[in-house]
Amino acid sequence: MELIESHLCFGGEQRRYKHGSAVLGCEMTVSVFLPPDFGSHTPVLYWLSGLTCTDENFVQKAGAQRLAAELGLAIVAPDTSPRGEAVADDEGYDLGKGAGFYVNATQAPWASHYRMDDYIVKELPPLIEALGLGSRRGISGHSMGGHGALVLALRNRDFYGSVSAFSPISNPVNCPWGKKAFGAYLGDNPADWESYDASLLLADAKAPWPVRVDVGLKDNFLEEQLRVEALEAAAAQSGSELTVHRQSGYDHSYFFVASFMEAHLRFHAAQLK
Ligand SMILES: N[C@@H](CCC(=O)N[C@@H](CS)C(=O)NCC(=O)O)C(=O)O
Repeated sequence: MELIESHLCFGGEQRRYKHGSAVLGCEMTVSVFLPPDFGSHTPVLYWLSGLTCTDENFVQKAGAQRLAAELGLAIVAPDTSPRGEAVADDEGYDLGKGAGFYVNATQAPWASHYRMDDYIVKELPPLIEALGLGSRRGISGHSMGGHGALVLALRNRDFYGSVSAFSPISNPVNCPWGKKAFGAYLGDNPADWESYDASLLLADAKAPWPVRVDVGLKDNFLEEQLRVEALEAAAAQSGSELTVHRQSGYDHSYFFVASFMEAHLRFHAAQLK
């Protein structure tokens, strides 16, 4: 990985790297916050952003660095899709570049580059841990990235030691964003979408860790797109420990994310100790 930016921040370092991704077949950028005195004892929280984001939205808007420095937590914020001239795109903001949905696409024209599942779970962690960090990993994210965090953790239960989500798309097989993206990336048969649906995965087997979710009650996407009640029903079915915090008056923005970042960082730090 080639270091392209580094800024001292609360005694830690906010870095940005670029690297060639064999999995995605393009060059990627990734932002990494390193706490002071990081080393093999330092756990790593992966943060997955939502629709229209790059690796920089979280870094600039979530306000996570002060507490991450204090807690000794590294935070990795990847980009949300493959990038570059050769990568397929769509006019809509909810498909293509900036909207990779953290799945491995099987359908043309997406399948050749859109392998965000393998990128986040297989390709990125060894590159990150080679910076001198530990292999205790948590995962969190917002909206499409909240969905990504839940799904990737539920599909890789031993790989992640903690999971949380802000405003997650909780039941994509039953919402417009999910149907559009899964139809494009995974094909027309909804049966092929099920292994990437957080609610179906959570209903199927008890989660090995407690799951924390926060949603804003003034989130415009809450009812039609997020469907957190499906996640709660799924947790009840499998006996999983899920806490959904419904935050009165908050919307879908990073102002909401920033407001509850402290609770999520403390939640992850406690479990990754
Ligand atoms: N149509 C809206 C929807 C996209 C949206 O709300 N994106 C969220 C994630 S789903 C976000 O984090 N936007 C970037 C930001 O607020 O920095 C837009 O283009 O802003």
